[in-house]
Amino acid sequence: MADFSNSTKPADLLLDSLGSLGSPSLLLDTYIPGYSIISNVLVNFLRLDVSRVVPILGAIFALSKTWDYLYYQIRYQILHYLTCSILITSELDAYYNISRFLTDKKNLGKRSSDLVALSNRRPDGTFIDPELERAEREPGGGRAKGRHRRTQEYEAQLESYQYFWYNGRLFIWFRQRDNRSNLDYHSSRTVEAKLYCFSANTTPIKELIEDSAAYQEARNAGLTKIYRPASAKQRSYGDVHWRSATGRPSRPLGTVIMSKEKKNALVADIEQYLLPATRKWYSQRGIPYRRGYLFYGAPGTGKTSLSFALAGLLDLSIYCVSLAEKSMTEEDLFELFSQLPASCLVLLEDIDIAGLQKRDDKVIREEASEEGETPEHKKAASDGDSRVTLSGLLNVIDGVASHEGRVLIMTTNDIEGLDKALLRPGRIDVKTHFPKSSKSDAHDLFVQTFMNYDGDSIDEKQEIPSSLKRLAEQFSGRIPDAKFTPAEIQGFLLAWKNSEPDVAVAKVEDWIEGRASTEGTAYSLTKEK
Ligand SMILES: Nc1ncnc2c1ncn2[C@@H]1O[C@H](COP(=O)(O)OP(=O)(O)OP(=O)(O)O)[C@@H](O)[C@H]1O
Repeated sequence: MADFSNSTKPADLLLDSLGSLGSPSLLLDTYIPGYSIISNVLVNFLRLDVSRVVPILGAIFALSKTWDYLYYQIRYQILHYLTCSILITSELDAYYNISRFLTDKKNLGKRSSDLVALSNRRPDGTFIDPELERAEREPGGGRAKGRHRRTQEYEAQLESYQYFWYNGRLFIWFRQRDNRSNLDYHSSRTVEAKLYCFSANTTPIKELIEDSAAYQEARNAGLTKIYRPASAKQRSYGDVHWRSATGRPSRPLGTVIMSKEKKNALVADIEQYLLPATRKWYSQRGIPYRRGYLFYGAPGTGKTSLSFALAGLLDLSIYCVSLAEKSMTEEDLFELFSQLPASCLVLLEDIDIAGLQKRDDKVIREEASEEGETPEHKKAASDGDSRVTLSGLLNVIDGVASHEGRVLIMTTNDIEGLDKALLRPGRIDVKTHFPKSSKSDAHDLFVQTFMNYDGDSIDEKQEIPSSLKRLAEQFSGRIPDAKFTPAEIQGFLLAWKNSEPDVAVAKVEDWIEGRASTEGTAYSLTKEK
């Protein structure tokens, strides 16, 4: 029988060879003060010879480093020589299209073992609710009553390689922090992604990009895509761009209550302007191809609502920017306008707040000349609301940054305060007044609130039951003409939307009385003492 008791084990051999290089404990004592004392204590009390363990740990460490290096090198060489790639930064729609496509079609967000929970807030602060969005998309979609839990969405963490097959080819999706940007690590705008494909050219990647765009387009059917400027913080870092929020269900034009002639004339004018023949007509005559609309009226009369409805009707994305936002500078505005796509609807809100009101012009001019400033800068500063001057805004509207082919809608609550330079044709071609509600508007708002429409959206052709018609007449008969805005009347009606319509009719007089004492406040369900 063979005796193995004296045979040399591989570990002993390794230790012997390492030992021959010099005493490990002497060496380690240099780097770890007190090493020999600890080692002696462990040997005496636990019978554990540290000098044998340390070299093994060292060898494991060296092996893992070598493996890491080889793995990195092999991956680099494979990616370099066997794949083609396209770099896509998160400022581009393509980035969102692909992310969505891969999450939905390839389940990438679920497959990875290192996930990050996605924020369910849109850039505009509203919540993304995938379940609600799905319900809104499905005909007759709705959800069960009661408390509803939002579905949490996930995606793979940055700097992980995600592999998937598409059209018979192997692809890799890799995202990392965009090193050009100084923004927060988790900011969704700081990412650059690389899409690799094992192929001889980039055609399969371009096909995937196009397929994901088509997929997104189909998902967005019936939705209006809304863009808003990047946050003040991002802009202060020089990262000035439009942020896209997920599309919102397009607002049917019929839901905006206003004079039908006015609404139809506006729609016809914009549709005419967007015709290819009109573009040609402008270009033949050397006239800049653009058209500006001014919506003016009290707050809550439907200026923003109509702009969104028009964007939905004309299938245009809407780019919203408000001059009331104090951090918005002229440079930001100029940069944002220069990034507008060829065809879109731009909603420039609250232009009266932009330091453009002429009411104190004389005083401002005098003060400015005393202090050696330009009147416009002095004026913007004096209003304390905006850093955009009149000349800055005019430059944006018709200067280098103006984009031909877009529909520009400006809104204001104070047309009297606007400078004539801004109101001239070429800058503002069509002015539309949004008055407070007439009796007829109040009637329509009442019907809209209490009518049970068949299908998903309001159908103006649907017959109104005679009982509802009668109640709407009683209601509108009690509403004084041009006293309340549609938003105010809607606010009152919403409080009673789950009751019978006659309750709203019964309560309206109290409400009107109450309005006299609580001007400008929200409607209260209970009588305030
Ligand atoms: N003409 C209208 N028809 C239907 N709803 C309206 C109308 N006007 C206002 N509303 C309702 O009132 C709310 C506020 O409307 P909206 O934001 O369009 O007003 P606005 O004129 O743009 O106000 P602001 O000047 O403050 O921006 C919305 O919920 C909208 O549905």
